[in-house]
Amino acid sequence: MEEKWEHPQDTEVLGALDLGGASTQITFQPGVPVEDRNTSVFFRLYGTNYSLYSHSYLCYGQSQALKMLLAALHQASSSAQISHPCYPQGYQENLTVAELYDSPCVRAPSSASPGLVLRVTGTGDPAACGTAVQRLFNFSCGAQWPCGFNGVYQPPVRGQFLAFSGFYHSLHFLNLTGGQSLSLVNATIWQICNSSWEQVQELFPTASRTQLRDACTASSYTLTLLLQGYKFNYTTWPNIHFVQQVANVDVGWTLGCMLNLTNIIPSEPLTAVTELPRNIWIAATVLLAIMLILSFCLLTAMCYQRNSSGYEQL
Ligand SMILES: O=c1ccn([C@@H]2O[C@H](COP(=O)(O)OP(=O)(O)O)[C@@H](O)[C@H]2O)c(=O)[nH]1
Repeated sequence: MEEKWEHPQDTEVLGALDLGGASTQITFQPGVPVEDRNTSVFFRLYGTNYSLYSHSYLCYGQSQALKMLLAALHQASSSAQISHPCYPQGYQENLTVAELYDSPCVRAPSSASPGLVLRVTGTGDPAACGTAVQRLFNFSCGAQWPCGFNGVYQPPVRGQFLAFSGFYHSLHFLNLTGGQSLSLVNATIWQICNSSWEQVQELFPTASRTQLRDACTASSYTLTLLLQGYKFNYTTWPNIHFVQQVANVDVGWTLGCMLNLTNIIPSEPLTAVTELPRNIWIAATVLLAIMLILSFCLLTAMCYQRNSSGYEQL
């Protein structure tokens, strides 16, 4: 791809895992025909046809998922005090009902008054955090087997994947984007989720308050989404490559959109539009100028002749 805009023969097609703020996307070349037309994508890119599986889950982006989690905890608490098992123990913050229910991904209970101030307290409980995160998903497939989650058809993941955006940021913060084993990733997330507010501040002295607050929630959510949502396991985990950039270019949906758009520009230069050699161009310009001067002289002479013959008649 770096020099020639074409797909080299016999090269593997990489899958893409994108975790945005509002939605998450999975795209890969499955080993079986895609059974559900809503999730199959056919397209032609630089002379090669691709048949892919792709699905986007709205509201399952990192920011919205964290908001859904907080809303679920609020609704379970039935008071203005919310215990958050994924926030570090001892962390506290206040937010209003209006701030919590400010997006279509979270529906406010009819009884909630927008101005009510909610007090959120972290309890730093990894097991309870894992359970609360899993409750955001419906893992039963129903008729759509095999599935990802929420009953959406998904063939088993296949091949190598690039995981970027929120997937990268949430694990990079914990230094887990360098090909670490799944057991180490699990253990590190458990450790951060078990930490107190003072401990996380000491561990990451330069991190922002929001980064420290969300480190456990974001990484737990990432892991649950990859393992139970997209159905990666101990065998396929090493196939996920967490990246921010490829060849010094940020990877994300904007790059994909740009590649798809440049796809409509022909890769070969048009043969009909050819450049004139410099000397021919100069000769043609001089010839044109001479012809213009001659035409001007001829027209002037004709006008002069017509005027003088008119005077003679008079
Ligand atoms: O330096 C960054 C950039 C993004 N994110 C998080 O990664 C997720 C996806 O961010 P992005 O800007 O890619 O979202 P999109 O524009 O795709 O919705 C969001 O929840 C961000 O909070 C982050 O933690 N660090």
